[in-house]
Amino acid sequence: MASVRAPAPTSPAEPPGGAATDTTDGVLVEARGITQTYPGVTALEDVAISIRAGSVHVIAGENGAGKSTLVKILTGTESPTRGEVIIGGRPAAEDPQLFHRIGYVPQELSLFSHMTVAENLFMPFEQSGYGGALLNTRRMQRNAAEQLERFKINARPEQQVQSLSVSDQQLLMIARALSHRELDVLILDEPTSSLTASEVERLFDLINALRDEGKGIVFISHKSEEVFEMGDETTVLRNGKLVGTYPMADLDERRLLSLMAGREVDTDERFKPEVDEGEVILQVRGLTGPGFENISFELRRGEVLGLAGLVGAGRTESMQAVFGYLPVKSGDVVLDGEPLKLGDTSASVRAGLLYLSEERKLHGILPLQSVLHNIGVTLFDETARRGLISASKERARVSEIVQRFDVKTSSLGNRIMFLSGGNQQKAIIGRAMALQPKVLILDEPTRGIDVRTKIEVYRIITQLAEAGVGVIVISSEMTELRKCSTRIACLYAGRIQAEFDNETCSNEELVTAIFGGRRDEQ
Ligand SMILES: Nc1ncnc2c1ncn2[C@@H]1O[C@H](COP(=O)(O)OP(=O)(O)OP(=O)(O)O)[C@@H](O)[C@H]1O
Repeated sequence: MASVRAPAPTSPAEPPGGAATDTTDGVLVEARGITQTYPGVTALEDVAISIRAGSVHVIAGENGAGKSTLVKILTGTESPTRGEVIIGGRPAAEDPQLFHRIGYVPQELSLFSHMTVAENLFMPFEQSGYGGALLNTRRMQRNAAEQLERFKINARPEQQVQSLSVSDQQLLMIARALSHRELDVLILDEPTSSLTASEVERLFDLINALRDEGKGIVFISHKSEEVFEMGDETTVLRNGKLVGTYPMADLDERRLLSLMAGREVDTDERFKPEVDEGEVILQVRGLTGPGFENISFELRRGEVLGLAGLVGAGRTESMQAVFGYLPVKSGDVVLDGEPLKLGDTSASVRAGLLYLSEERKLHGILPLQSVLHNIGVTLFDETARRGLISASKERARVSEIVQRFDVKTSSLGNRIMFLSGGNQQKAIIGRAMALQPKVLILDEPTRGIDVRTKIEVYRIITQLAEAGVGVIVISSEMTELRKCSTRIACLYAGRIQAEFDNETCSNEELVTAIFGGRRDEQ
């Protein structure tokens, strides 16, 4: 297999003020010898990357490998400790305006939800030319309509952003990045994490069109299928170091994962709790509320119930209602034989029911506080005596959790906001597990988590089930549900459409139910 280093450097010498955005060999942006250190961490060490015109360049690496740090340097958000970024053949350090040619679309939606589509597209107005004494609303709306047409976004210029679907908002963020200025390179960080399969297709059509226009696209994703579908070449990082840059055609999934991990990774493993199902631990009866209707099911100790369905099928809403985060109109929940007080999340936690949201923001993470404090706070009952926390006990327990969940942090005292996204997620899961719940609901538990850690999470889910916990997993990834569930319930339009034994059902049966079909219609 051809293992190539980062593509050859371009000539840095462009005439001053020259508008060349492309160099002879098609390299639009290049980073050379990049080292980035933070207190106690070397996030990148001597890394190089070249982004070419008309190419989708994947940056691959496990959680904490340095992908986001490299992106921050390519976009000029951070200056590297050592090394340089060359844009259009010129050192960007000498002319920071060059960074305007690089657009970045973050993973999380970052639009002004109470403002209109047109306003979101063209803010800040001074920069986009719509500002001045009077806001030129008519002209702005006309141009917004053109952008909406170009990017095939289902929205009107005067519509409030909050009423748009997630995928339309995602495309709007890309349109916004591209409508301000002439971009050479667009960086997309996990752009598909909240999209359904057909929405992903729409996004990929747009990326392909941009590639055909000669843009350079940087694509970050933990989903192998997407990386192989979209990527032309990939730069692999491991522990902040450059492993190499490879044409995608020279790789397969196994090879890419082993380059990322530094060793072979077994992705075929299936997980099944080695335990007989116990008594019923959770009963949900006729639960009806906003976005879901007549949800009824039972969960036994030792069982992993997967919830499949399209975005909007009511999985998250119904489970948040079970947990007490959303209101219900009717129905009841019985936990371990006792009726659960609905609409009261504290009562649920006290009773042993935990829900881990896909939105990290909802987890009550304290970003400015240390990893020690963020995890330690939930261990109070274990580590305190007569209201006083034993610092050594707390530290020992937290460090055990950090090790077990492979949370990469320079120290326990490190602020949790400085951890990579995936490592924050692992810390959150570890913290929840430490509470020893009776029933644990995990909503998209491996979003943003690398493949090797995903396997670790499945193993932990299995161990929890074996220890007698009832586990519910909501996931948009069918392979994930098939890997770790004992039973799968498919929701469609707010109702449970069908339930299957994971051992005996087929993918076709599951997909039919997810799309609202019935078994006898197949
Ligand atoms: N501002 C910072 N201060 C301290 N450490 C940091 C800071 N930013 C990043 N790091 C550390 O640098 C390393 C690389 O993090 P980075 O976010 O680039 O990883 P990543 O590959 O994007 O991971 P993920 O897939 O989890 O998003 C991690 O160990 C992280 O904790």
